[in-house]
Amino acid sequence: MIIEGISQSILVSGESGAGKTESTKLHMRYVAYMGGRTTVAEGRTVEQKVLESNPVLPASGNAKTVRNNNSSRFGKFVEI
Ligand SMILES: Nc1ncnc2c1ncn2[C@@H]1O[C@H](COP(=O)(O)OP(=O)(O)OP(=O)(O)O)[C@@H](O)[C@H]1O
Repeated sequence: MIIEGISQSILVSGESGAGKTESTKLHMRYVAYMGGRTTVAEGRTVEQKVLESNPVLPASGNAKTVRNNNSSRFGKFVEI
């Protein structure tokens, strides 16, 4: 990304309970860390703001299933 200067995509796939959500959070943390360390007025970095958005959808869109106690019952598209 840095060398080419163009946007790239990461596709995270797998069966329920494989770890897509946890893996995506690690991806987001890395990308936000590498590109978003500008301190904002209230003292929170862009990195912190991006990561703080993670619980919003699961709060209403997750459910317990036989494969995963905290299964995302929705698809997710994230653009950073
Ligand atoms: N990298 C990890 N480190 C520790 N635990 C993990 C990791 N990845 C997955 N897990 C464990 O597996 C569980 C299921 O992971 P996750 O919710 O990310 O799966 P998923 O692929 O998003 O499932 P679904 O499609 O049902 O939403 C987590 O609650 C956690 O307990």
